[in-house]
Amino acid sequence: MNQQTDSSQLANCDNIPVIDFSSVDSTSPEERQKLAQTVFDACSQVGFFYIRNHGIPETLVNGIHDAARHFFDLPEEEKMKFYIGNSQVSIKYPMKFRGYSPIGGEKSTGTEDDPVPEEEATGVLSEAFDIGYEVVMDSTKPKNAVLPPDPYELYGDNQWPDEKTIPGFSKMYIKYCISALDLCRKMMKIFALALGLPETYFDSSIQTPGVTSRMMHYPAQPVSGEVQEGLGAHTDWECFTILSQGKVPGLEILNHKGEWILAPPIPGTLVVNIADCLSTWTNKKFKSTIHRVNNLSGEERYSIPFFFGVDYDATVSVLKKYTSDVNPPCRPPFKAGDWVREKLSRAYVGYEG
Ligand SMILES: O=C(O)CCC(=O)C(=O)O
Ligand SMILES: [Fe+2]
Repeated sequence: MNQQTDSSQLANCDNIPVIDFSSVDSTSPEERQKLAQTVFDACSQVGFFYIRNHGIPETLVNGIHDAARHFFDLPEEEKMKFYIGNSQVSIKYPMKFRGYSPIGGEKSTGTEDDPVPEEEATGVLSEAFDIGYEVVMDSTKPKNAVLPPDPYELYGDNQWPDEKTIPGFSKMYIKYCISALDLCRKMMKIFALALGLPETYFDSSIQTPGVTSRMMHYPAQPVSGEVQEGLGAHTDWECFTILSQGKVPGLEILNHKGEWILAPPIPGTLVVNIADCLSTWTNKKFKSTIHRVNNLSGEERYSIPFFFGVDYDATVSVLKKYTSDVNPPCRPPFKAGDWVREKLSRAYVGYEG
C-alpha cells in the first residue's frame, strides 16, 4: 500500500459481507429499501460484497464456465485468430479491445495513487477473451434495434468463434450477458435507493449501457520464486462489476491495514464490486476498492467478470449531496466513454488506442 493511497480505495474490514438479493424483485418498497440500506453499508465500508439469490440461473453460470474452459483449451494459434490487436481500427482509435489477449498481453498498470511506471509495467500471468455490448444482450431492446452513435468506438464488434470452432459459444455468452444485464439494471435501482435518490435516477443514463465482459484464465502460478501476478492491483473503471469466479480462489482485496484479504469463491454467490464511475458519483463515499488476482492454488482458475457502466456518452458527475465546503467534488464531470478509453489505452502491451 502506498502512503498516498486514497482511503476510498481500501476496504474497511477483515471480511466481505454476503447479501441475500431475493428482495431486489420485491413489490414492497420497504423491502427494497431495507436491501438498499444493507448495500449502502457494504459499498461505503468495503466496496465489495457477495450476492446470493441473484437471479442468474446456475445452469448459465456453469455453462459460461464450460465455454471459457473450452475456449482457453484451444491451441494458441486458434485463439490468436481472435487476437485483440485485430479488433476494429479507425483513424481516431487504433484498437477496439475486443477478442483474445494472450498470457502477458495485459500489463499491471497499478492504481491512480500508485501507478506502475510505464517502463516497469510487466505482463500478467493470465489470458482473456473480451467482448462488448451488443443489442442482442439487452432484453429491453427490440431484436432489430440499432446501436446509437458511438464516438468512443466501444460498442459491439465482437470477434466470436464460429460454430465449428466452439459449438454454442456465442449463444451461451449472449444468454449469460442477457441475464447479467437484467440483474445490473435492477442493481442500479438499488444503488439509487441506497443513495437516497429516486429508484429511476440512473435510468436515463443506462439506455445503451457501457457493458463489457471477459473470460479469464489464470494458470497455476509458482508459489515460490519470482511471482508474476495473475492480475496486478487495480480498481475497476465502470460503475460496478459482477464476477463469477468459479471454484478456485485467487481474488484478493486490499484493506485499510494494508492487508490483502482473500475473497474465496462461495458456492451459489457472485462477487460484486463498486468501480470508479459509481464511486465518483458518490464523491467516493462508495469505495472503488483495490484488488488483484494471484492463483497460488495449484489448479487452473477461470473467472467471468461482467463490467457494468452507464452509456458511454453519459456524464458522470459528483452528486451535490455528497459534497460540502470541506469535501469538494473529487473530480470534475467527465464522459464515461472518455474514462474507459483512457484506462484501456494503458492496459495492454503494445497498444495505446
Ligand atoms: O478474476 C478475478 O477474480 C477478478 C478479475 C478482475 O478483477 C478484473 O478483470 O477486473
Ligand atoms: Fe477488477
